[in-house]
Order: sequence, then C-alpha cells, then structure tokens
Amino acid sequence: MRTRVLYDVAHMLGTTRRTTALKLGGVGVGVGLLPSVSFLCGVSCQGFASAAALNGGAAPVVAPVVVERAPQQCRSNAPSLWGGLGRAPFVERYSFAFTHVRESSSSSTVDAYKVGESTNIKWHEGSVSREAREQSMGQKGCVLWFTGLSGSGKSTVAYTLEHALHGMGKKVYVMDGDNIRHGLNSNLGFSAVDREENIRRIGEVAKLFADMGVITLVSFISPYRNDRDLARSRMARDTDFVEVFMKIPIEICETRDPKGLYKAARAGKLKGFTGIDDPYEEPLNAEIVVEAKKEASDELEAPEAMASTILDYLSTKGYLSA
Ligand SMILES: Nc1ncnc2c1ncn2[C@@H]1O[C@H](COP(=O)(O)OS(=O)(=O)O)[C@@H](OP(=O)(O)O)[C@H]1O
Ligand SMILES: Nc1ncnc2c1ncn2[C@@H]1O[C@H](COP(=O)(O)OP(=O)(O)O)[C@@H](O)[C@H]1O
Repeated sequence: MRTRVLYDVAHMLGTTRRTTALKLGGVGVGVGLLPSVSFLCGVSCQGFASAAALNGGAAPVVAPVVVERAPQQCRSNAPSLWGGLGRAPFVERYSFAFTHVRESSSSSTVDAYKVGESTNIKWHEGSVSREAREQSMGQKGCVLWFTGLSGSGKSTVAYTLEHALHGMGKKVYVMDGDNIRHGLNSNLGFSAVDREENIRRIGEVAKLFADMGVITLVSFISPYRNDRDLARSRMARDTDFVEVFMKIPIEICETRDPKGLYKAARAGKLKGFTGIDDPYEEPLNAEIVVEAKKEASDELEAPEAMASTILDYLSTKGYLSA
C-alpha cells in the first residue's frame, strides 16, 4: 500500500546539524536526516529540500522550502546557493512542509521507518491528548531553560521558582545539571562532545515533561548556543521553550564560588572550566534575561525577585492556565 505522509518540519533552525525534527500532524515523529538541503538565497528565499535518507533511504523526498524570515546576512541579491551540509550562518529559521509516498504494509513490506540508528520503528498515537492533560492540570506544559555560568544562580532561582509554583498548586519540576549528572548523565564528562550529549538528552527528557503538561525548569550551564537551539527546535510548540539567560558577570560568579571550582580552575587544578578555559556562548534572543542588578540601581537582585520576574512572565503569557 502507498501512503502519502505529510511531514511538517516547522521552525527548523538553521544549524550545521545533519538532523532535524520531523512532525506528523503537529506531533514529533522523530528525527530525520536532510542530507541535501539547498537554498536559493535571493528575493524569493525559496528552495528545495530533499531527504533521501527518510524511510531508510527507500523513499526520496523532494519538497518546497519556505524561508520564514529572510536570511539576515545575505549580502547579495543575486541568487547564491547553499548546498549540502555546509554552514548556513545566514539562515535563521525556515520551515518545511513536505510530503512523500511511503510504501507500507503488505505481506512483503514493513510499515515502519528508520530514525537515526533505530530501524523498523513507528510512532504510536495515544488517545489522551496533551491538551486534555493540560486541562486537567490547569496549566500549560513548557520548558524554562536556565543557562548561565557556574555560580550565576541558575539552581537557586529555579528552585525558588519551583517552590513558588508548587505553592500555587502547579505541577512543576526542576532538572538540575549537577543532579542529572548523578544518574542519567553520569557517563558524561565536560568535553564539548559530552556537554552536547548532556544537553541533547535533557532536552529530550524536558520535551517529554512538557508533553506531560509539567512546567519544567532545566538548569544546566548549557554553554553552546547550537545545543540550546537544537533543544528548542525539538519542542512540539514554539511557545514550549523559554530561554532564561542568567546574565551574571563572571566576576560575581567567581566571588560566589560556592564549590571552589573557579579557584581550582584559576590555579590550573581544574581544566576546561566554563568561563575560564572553556567557552560560554551567550544567548542572542533569550525570552528572559536575568541580570544582577535592576536598571539604574546599585542593589543586587535577590533570587526571590528574579523568580518573581519569571513568574510574571509565565502568568502574562498564559502558562498558568490551560
Ligand atoms: N569543567 C567544568 N565546567 C563547568 N562546570 C563543571 C565543570 N566540572 C564540574 N562542573 C560542575 O558541573 C556543573 C555543570 O554541569 P552541567 O551539566 O550544567 O554542565 S554543561 O551544561 O554540560 O556544561 C557545575 O554546576 P553549576 O555550578 O551548578 O553550574 C559545576 O559544579
Ligand atoms: N540573586 C542572588 N543573589 C545573591 N546570591 C545568589 C543569588 N543567586 C544565587 N546566589 C548564590 O550564588 C551561589 C551560586 O548559586 P547557584 O544557584 O548554585 O548557581 P548555579 O546553579 O548557576 O551554579 C549560591 O551560593 C547562591 O546562594
């Protein structure tokens, strides 16, 4: 049997990654490979995507691509081509909607597909919708992604906010980098590759929590912009991911140094420490930026005031009702 399948790859971020989230009727069906994506970058900003590796490479997909926002740094009006898997730093966001014909069950074929390294798998739809879960909880699931240097106050503010939301009867949970590294991610260190996998895994877990309807607070240094953006792109809804940048100067973090890690790093006893001899890439468009001091004030903000700002955001944006 031949089935026409519509993949809505909404808001895929322009990254150098090979993988992108695929959605079927608004629901994630996993990650697909886009081995050849090319853009005609010019006035129309349209192009074509092909995803031959979908369905185990059996069913090539060719589809129109619409660039949502014109590439910011596209300097020439003359069409220029980005092809293959190279960098496309000028592409901010674009969306795909494409169809392909899938061969499915008959006595000789298998109605399943390949995602990443997983073969012969299939998405199962439940009968309880996310909306129904959210209705029963009186809130909207989401992921508040706290990012910032060690000592910037991610955990303190996240747990303060959790306490406040719990007191209001909301379903809320904090996933903290230190804690998750005690279990799920205990096999990961602090190399760039391990940090990437750390963020990928917790992004996926957070996505499940959001789907459950939980207000999920993720508190990880998450130093790489690309990794945070990938986590964002994996969410089911645009509004699911709220990036909270703890924009606290390193001098303050270093003064706090509750674990003595900055001291050890400065003394050369701890290598690859974020902010000292390892990078931290600041968010460019975080939904919430938390700063040490309020504008025109010399007073440092208390964690409670910071949590209260985030609570206001959640309330104003409608996350605290279904
Ligand atoms: N090399 C190095 N760099 C940064 N941080 C280090 C390092 N080694 C250990 N730690 C401790 O690990 C905590 C950060 O873990 P994360 O999982 O949040 O890190 S990351 O997102 O993968 O970068 C971090 O916790 P926080 O201080 O709460 O941020 C540190 O206590
Ligand atoms: N807004 C704040 N004002 C003053 N001290 C803070 C504030 N936020 C956090 N701290 C203190 O800074 C230290 C580091 O905070 P923590 O939440 O552990 O940071 P992170 O999780 O980013 O490493 C802790 O000792 C905490 O009490």
